[in-house]
Amino acid sequence: MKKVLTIAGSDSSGGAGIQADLKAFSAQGVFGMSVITAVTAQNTQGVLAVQDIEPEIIAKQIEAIFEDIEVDAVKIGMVSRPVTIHTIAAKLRQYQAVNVVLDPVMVSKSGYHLLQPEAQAALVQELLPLAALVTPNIPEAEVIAGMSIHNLTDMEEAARRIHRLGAACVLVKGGHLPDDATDILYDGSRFEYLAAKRIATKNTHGTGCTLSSAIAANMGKGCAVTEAVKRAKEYITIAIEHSLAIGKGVGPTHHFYELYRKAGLE
Ligand SMILES: Nc1ncnc2c1ncn2[C@@H]1O[C@H](COP(=O)(O)OP(=O)(O)OP(=O)(O)O)[C@@H](O)[C@H]1O
Ligand SMILES: Cc1ncc(CO)c(N)n1
Repeated sequence: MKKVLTIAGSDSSGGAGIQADLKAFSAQGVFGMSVITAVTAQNTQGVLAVQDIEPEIIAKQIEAIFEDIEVDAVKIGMVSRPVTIHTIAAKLRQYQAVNVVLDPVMVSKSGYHLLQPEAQAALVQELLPLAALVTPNIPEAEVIAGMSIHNLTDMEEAARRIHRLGAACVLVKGGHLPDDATDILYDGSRFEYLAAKRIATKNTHGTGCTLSSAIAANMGKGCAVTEAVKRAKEYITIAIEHSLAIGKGVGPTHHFYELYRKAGLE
């Protein structure tokens, strides 16, 4: 069985972060492992509080895994602050981690800063160059590329700029635009459009976490980036179609192995 690691924050409500990542890994049939960077007190309505984990413990979690187990892919999510980023980057370089998928989580759907604004530069300088793929949503792509994005042409330009900053491949996600949910993948030479009809639901908590984890799982299973992204896009679309009206706010996506199997994506 392939072994895939998530380095991310805990979401107490189970819809995003580490919890979503591990559920997506299981649905993809890979063995999930986790390094927790921060504990959030969070539900479908918002983030109440965050406790960052000390860098020594983050480093030890990474060491514990890599000294013992072969890691087939790594997904990085919430990284909170500069010291967390330095620690993760140093350890991933030390262990020469492969198939690194970076979800540059910045602000939660409810508006909470999961990445301190002063950590944006460190994320770009230290984590982007380690990434086989980076998966910004529109607001994240705007920050990293330093431009505003209103349409698909802007998304392509942002992807070009983010590639120039050091990420091998870039997936700019269109979930935040009003039209169809079209994501654009750029590998430094060509663009691939991944289109899906927009599903009319408010329950999209953790969509970005789920997508990046599904991509990492498929890369861990040996898929090239384009194939991994295509499979993960089908998975997230099914997971949103079957999303759950749990809680009073933005409910989570549904990770159900049966759905995945029925769709022939096993
Ligand atoms: N209503 C929707 N219908 C279909 N697909 C959607 C919808 N909303 C988002 N998506 C898709 O879900 C994936 C995640 O995109 P999105 O832009 O929502 O990520 P995100 O903002 O990083 O998510 P989050 O911060 O909640 O984890 C993308 O493939 C996007 O196209
Ligand atoms: C812990 C955590 N990571 C990522 C996100 C982004 O969806 C979130 N809401 N919470």
